[in-house]
Amino acid sequence: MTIASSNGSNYSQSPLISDLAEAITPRPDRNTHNGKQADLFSPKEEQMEQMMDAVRTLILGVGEDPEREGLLKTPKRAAEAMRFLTSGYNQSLEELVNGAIFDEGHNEMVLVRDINFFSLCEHHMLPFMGRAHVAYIPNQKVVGLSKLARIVEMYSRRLQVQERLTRQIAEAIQTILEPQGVAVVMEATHMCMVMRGVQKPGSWTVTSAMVGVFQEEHKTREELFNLIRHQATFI
Ligand SMILES: Nc1nc2c(ncn2[C@@H]2O[C@H](COP(=O)(O)OP(=O)(O)OP(=O)(O)O)[C@@H](O)[C@H]2O)c(=O)[nH]1
Ligand SMILES: [Zn+2]
Repeated sequence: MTIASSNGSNYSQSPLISDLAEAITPRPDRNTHNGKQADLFSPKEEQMEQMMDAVRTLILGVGEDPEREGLLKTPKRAAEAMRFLTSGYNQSLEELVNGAIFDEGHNEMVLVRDINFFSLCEHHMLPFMGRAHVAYIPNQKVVGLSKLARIVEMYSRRLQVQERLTRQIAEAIQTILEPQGVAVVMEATHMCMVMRGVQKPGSWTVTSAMVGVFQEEHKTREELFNLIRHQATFI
């Protein structure tokens, strides 16, 4: 058995096959290389201008003056921030895994616990954030541990609902490893339920996606939940 915990933060359903073609295929409109813009007049640049115009409209909409000194650079900053927060659309599973799959003959549970994530809810475009616990039982093959956290990151950096995010992570691991089982549990707090709307700070939403033995065997699920609850005392 392997357990990894990605950090010490305090942020206190079914066979899955969909969206995989999209995940595996890099976006054709990608035009950056090593993080640098390849073409100043590319469609990406036009999109950036449009996003900045949209932010100016929002500023006007809240009754502010986009020409006020403190707000002059805000459209650019906000557009860049939104680009970063949705950068998961520009990644592919294949690139992300980068061949880091190893034939170890290991068949015991692997769990990476407490992976922090930040996402945007697709209904309000407000953040939801928390931690993800990702487990699988290999079928000989294992994947580099960091890749599990990278998969969480890729799907989080999109407009999401928590249930779909949870499922997509499980599907991705199922696709790359074909393991005996995959389990993803996510705990998150949604700013659309905290800062506005029903205004319930302290509320946490827990979602899970179980595949293979995790779905079929109660004992395996129990073992997983014990490991997630267990606070490591050796670090
Ligand atoms: N299932 C699910 N619902 C979410 C998620 N993020 C936000 N929501 C919900 O999406 C719903 C949108 O409901 P609407 O009635 O269309 O929008 P609203 O008037 O802003 O709703 P309130 O948030 O209740 O004020 C709300 O109930 C949100 O809590 C998510 O990840 N999963
Ligand atoms: Zn929301």
